[in-house]
Amino acid sequence: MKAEPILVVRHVSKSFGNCQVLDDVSFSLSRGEMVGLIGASGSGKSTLIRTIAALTPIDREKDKGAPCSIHLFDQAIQKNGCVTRAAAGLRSRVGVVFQQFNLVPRLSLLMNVCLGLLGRMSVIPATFGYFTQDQKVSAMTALKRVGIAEHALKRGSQLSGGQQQRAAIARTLVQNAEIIIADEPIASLDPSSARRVMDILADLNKRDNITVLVSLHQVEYAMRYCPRTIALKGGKIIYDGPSSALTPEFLSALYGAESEELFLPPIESYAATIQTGAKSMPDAAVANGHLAALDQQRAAINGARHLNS
Ligand SMILES: Nc1ncnc2c1ncn2[C@@H]1O[C@H](COP(=O)(O)OP(=O)(O)OP(=O)(O)O)[C@@H](O)[C@H]1O
Repeated sequence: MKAEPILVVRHVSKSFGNCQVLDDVSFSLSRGEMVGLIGASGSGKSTLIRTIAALTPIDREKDKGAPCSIHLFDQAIQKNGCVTRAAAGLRSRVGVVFQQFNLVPRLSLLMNVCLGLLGRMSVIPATFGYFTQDQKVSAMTALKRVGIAEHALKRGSQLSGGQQQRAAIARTLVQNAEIIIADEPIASLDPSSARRVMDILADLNKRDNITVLVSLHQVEYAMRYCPRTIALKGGKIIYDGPSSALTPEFLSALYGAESEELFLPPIESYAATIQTGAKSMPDAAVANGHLAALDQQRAAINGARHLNS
């Protein structure tokens, strides 16, 4: 039996002025899939995610006969250049996690997670942020699920980047989101926090059957966590299939020189950077990952020396 499509994107294009950012993008996701969205910087990943959440309107159709729309749960959220009336209701079933700015800095973590309930609350309690005991309990349960319940009373501004991302995921849990769309949720995290966030998304996908679409800068994460990957280049889908096919050779054939951006750089380049004292660490998160790998190598060498002595 074919799984139910939960998201259907048809012939979606998006231009900002003369700059076409998405070009006739079509794909669908079935309930329970975990799909990576990859592409070099500027390929249109964030724009695509924003159009799915109806935060950015899509372009009107150019050719008659190729209707452009985005459907969630069998209802249009965008159609032919317009966000539909159903959008507000549909958005409450979609959890969106951004790369940054996920939390209100002055509110406690608990309150930040409770905000996920706003879309399902009546106007007065929602306006004044009155949450019931049951709602706070459900927020605490979500915080436990993502492993940060002990920080519930800290302000959003006091949390680390990884904790903030986990809080954003907890918010999608209290929201009862059926699909999570995450826009580079690990881009500014160190490798262990990045893995933690990806582990949580994978766990929600497997155990709760929540559909996940996650945009990622590094293909390694897509290969490790997402059975299927959609690859964008210049606003077009250039690959949609099993992540296991995304070998360096295949990506190089798809992207040419741009493919280098999608892989973690070799460890040696960081070793050289450290030895020469060069100041340009291209990406702290990536560099930290390689430093951790170097530390592991050193520990292994020291361990071997110890055994041999
Ligand atoms: N509101 C906007 N107005 C004008 N141009 C925009 C706007 N939003 C995005 N763009 C342009 O659209 C292109 C795609 O941007 P987008 O953020 O979708 O790419 P991306 O693949 O997510 O990149 P990155 O990995 O660097 O975040 C870029 O050239 C960007 O400058």
